[in-house]
Amino acid sequence: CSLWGDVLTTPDIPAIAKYFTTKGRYEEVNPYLIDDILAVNKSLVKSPSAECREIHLTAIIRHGSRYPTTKNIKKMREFHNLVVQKASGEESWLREIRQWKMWYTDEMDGRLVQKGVLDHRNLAVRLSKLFPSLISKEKLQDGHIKFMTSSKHRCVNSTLSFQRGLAKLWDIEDEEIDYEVNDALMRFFDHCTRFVETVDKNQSAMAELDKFKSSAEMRRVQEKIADRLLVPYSHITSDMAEAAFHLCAYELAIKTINSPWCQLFDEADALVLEYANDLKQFWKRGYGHDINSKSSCILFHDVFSRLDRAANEIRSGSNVTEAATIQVGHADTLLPLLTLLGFFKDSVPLTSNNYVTQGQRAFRTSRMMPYAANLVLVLYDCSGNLRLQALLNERPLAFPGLAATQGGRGGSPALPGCQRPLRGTAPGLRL
Ligand SMILES: O=P(O)(O)O[C@H]1[C@H](OP(=O)(O)O)[C@@H](OP(=O)(O)O)[C@H](O)[C@@H](O)[C@H]1OP(=O)(O)O
Repeated sequence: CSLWGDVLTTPDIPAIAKYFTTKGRYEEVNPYLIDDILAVNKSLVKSPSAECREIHLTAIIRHGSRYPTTKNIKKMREFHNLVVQKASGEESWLREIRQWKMWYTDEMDGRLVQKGVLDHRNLAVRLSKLFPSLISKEKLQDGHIKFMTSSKHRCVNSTLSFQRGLAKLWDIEDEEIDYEVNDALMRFFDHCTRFVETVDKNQSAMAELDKFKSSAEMRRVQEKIADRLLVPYSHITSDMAEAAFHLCAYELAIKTINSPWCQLFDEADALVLEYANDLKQFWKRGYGHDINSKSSCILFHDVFSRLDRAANEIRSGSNVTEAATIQVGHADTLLPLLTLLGFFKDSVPLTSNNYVTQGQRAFRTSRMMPYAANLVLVLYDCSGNLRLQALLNERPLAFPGLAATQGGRGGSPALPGCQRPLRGTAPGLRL
């Protein structure tokens, strides 16, 4: 059982679950959590050296598991109707699909589900175990842990769940814990005119994804699904193939069910659909267009100015005002920031015609960006020298881009692509 009394069973998980990209569970990225949702691997998260002590932590966290957006619910409903009305065949999984009831409604529209509440409650407990001097009852009650969130329901409720996880862990009852709603930072992509005009609202910016949706690889997936359902090839578009994939992914993420929808895919099909979503994320949130990462400069400056402030407080011999900052956003918040910092960059961009050679790509959202994905930046004071460590989903991450620009020896982070110089970034900060 988890702290909350939920009986955690080891579910029968579809083999293709590791290809669910941004619709994937956190447990698929860290499978040891399936047996113990509160397990942490402290050996992975050790301080740079013995004389170092952690002085500040910023965690930028994607919301927990959620319902499909209305856009996708409509497509899932269309596909379900197609199968019920047109599919023939007597396989047991097909009979189960025919008996399956469409329970998703438009009003769900991406809202947080109960599993998403647990994602954040349990993540809060694990981070407090990993960083007990920063995420502690005293720091929380002294107001030294700050919370910030996107205004979206899934993010506000994830923030409340994270806070509830700490309150329950420390038997803190009936205490309101504050949080700040700040879309300028957590939804910066809505506020960057150049991104909105040149990418978000410009279909040609997604040309590579559109071309892949008409590729031989995608066509083969569509034909195989049609063959399994015994329906005409013309009925299974790339959108319908994606909707089927979503039905399988959401039944696992929300209900921990290996649903009959998953029988429509083999591993080869899942790899193609995974690549299609990675193309979406690469060109809309990643390295595809410079403005994608540059739009996150406002968040980069917010994070590093806080590290700056903590460093100066330590240097002046005073206590650090903010021990920890918990910022809850979207995949669309984290992916541009990870790109800005140079993480998961491949030597060759992802395009519609190099699926075959991108099989070992670094930019793979199934491993980077599940529900509750989290980038944690920890600042250490090592006898007067400052060290910064990064973790993604509770695993260490080496700074590629920034350290490289400092001759690989660390130092104040160069501004990876942001215009406004950072005021005196923590001199001597080693990455
Ligand atoms: O395909 P959907 O509608 O689910 O896309 C969502 C985004 O979900 P994701 O692509 O990341 O799985 C959603 O990101 P999230 O982190 O909030 O889940 C985003 O907020 C929403 O606007 C949709 O993105 P899109 O780019 O507008 O399709």
